[in-house]
Amino acid sequence: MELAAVFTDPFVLSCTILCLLLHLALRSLRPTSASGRRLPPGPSGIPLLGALPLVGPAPHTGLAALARKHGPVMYLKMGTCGVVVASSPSAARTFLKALDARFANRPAVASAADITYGCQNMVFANYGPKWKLMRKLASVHLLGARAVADWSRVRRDEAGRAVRGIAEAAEAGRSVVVPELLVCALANIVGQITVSKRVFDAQGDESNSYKEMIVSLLTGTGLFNISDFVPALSWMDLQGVQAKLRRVHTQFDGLITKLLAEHAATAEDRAREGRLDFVDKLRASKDDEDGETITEINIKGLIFDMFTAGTDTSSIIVEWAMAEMMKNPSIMARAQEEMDRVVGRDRRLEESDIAGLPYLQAVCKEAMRLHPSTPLSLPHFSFEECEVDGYRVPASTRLLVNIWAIGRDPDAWEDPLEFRPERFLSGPAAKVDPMGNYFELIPFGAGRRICAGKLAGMVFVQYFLGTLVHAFEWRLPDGEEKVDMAETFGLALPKAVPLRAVVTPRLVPAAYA
Ligand code: HEM
Repeated sequence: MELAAVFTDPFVLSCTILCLLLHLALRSLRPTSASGRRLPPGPSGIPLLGALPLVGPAPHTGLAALARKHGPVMYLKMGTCGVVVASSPSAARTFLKALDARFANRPAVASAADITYGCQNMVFANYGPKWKLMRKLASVHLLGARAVADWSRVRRDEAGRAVRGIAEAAEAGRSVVVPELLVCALANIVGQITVSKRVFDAQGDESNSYKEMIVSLLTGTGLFNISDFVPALSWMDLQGVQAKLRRVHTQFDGLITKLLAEHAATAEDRAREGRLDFVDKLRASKDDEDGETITEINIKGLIFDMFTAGTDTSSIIVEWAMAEMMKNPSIMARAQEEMDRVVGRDRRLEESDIAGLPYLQAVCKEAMRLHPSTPLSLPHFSFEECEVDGYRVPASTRLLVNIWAIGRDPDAWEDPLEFRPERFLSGPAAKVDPMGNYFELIPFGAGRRICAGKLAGMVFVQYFLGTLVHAFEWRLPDGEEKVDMAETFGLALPKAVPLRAVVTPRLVPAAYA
């Protein structure tokens, strides 16, 4: 028989498919033991998919339930991939501190590669010289403490525009949709500091469709996509996730390409006026002493990171904090009373006021504890085999840190399900900050892959939440009695129903000018 005929022969084809399925099924069963040490405890799976179906549509809650049964360090076989899940502060400390270097990679995930120019960005880059250079340049020119302080004027300006827009809505008797106005403001900040461009003139259809793009990207990449766990089946794209992500990516790439073309056309003006933005600075310092360099694709990848990782994440936390405060009016009143005392009602809140507002800071921490914007963080991937609590964790294992479960761990938090900012004012939690040093509260992750934008994220959340709560009274629209607190799972964890509210100004009229 000729070779071509062999592959079209129905019998040979059926046998090949059967062998492939059998091979996948065997690989997906939980390996028992090897090299004398056992794998960490975890559920057994079913052939082919392993434990994937046990995780359910909201993996952060599904994995938390499994961890209650199997323990805070749990090993699952999902499809053909080994996954270890850390679900307690001490398990997170083990993986993100003691074993940080070994788990510093990202897994090769088809759905991420599709939208990140083949992982040429910082968020999905493997741990190595290119990632280090991107991270260093982003820190020096955009996200480090000095850089974040340098662009406070941009944040002040966008917060002012947001406040004016809300005041106009109030005057016209219109309600406002909190996440829409926040994402519009944050995207405009990111646009200005990266490519000197406000991306949306005002909140409206254009900014709302941008938000939809980000939501689709975060939802799509966060989904437990069968193709990512059984790569041999990825060509079938069984859930249609990749096709959708590729469509949204084409749209997003169109936006970035347009921004970069406009940016190139105005480069000389910026150089003459000495007002260089992130992309200008990246191009001027793109090579390191070891010969590593940032390409134009990396620049696109970094812009993509800043818009996706930098907008919805912060806005989700502010929205949840507002929702919790509207649900608990005494918390809203206490925050407003603190701001009236420290800031007064004659002007808007400034970033420099935040240091004197401990209750506002506590509200932000409490929102990050109960509603972390990336509940399973981002996946890490191990370089080599290691030992954890006497168990063997093989090389090439994916690590998921269940930040959501850790924030609700009853061994770490008293009354963990209650929204109680006071817990951060006195007692054991008073010293806890969310910047990666206290493993019971790690909304930004921890270790060397900790969120590169944690300082910016913290300022966004505190400043925008403070500004909105100080400048307006917030209530639900007529006819709505309860704040809907349901979540939608993706890579991020937004409210299922966007928070809509009716507002009344509470400062002197000049503060809204
Ligand atoms: C409150 C807001 C934010 C939260 C809760 C948050 C959370 C996170 C988390 C959990 C990670 C993964 C950490 C890990 O892999 O262990 C991450 C990574 C990242 N975040 Fe954020 N983030 C926020 C805001 C921002 C902002 C404002 C930016 C940039 C403008 C940003 C840029 C990034 C980047 C570039 C990474 C990838 C870092 C790397 O892989 O080396 N984030 N973030």
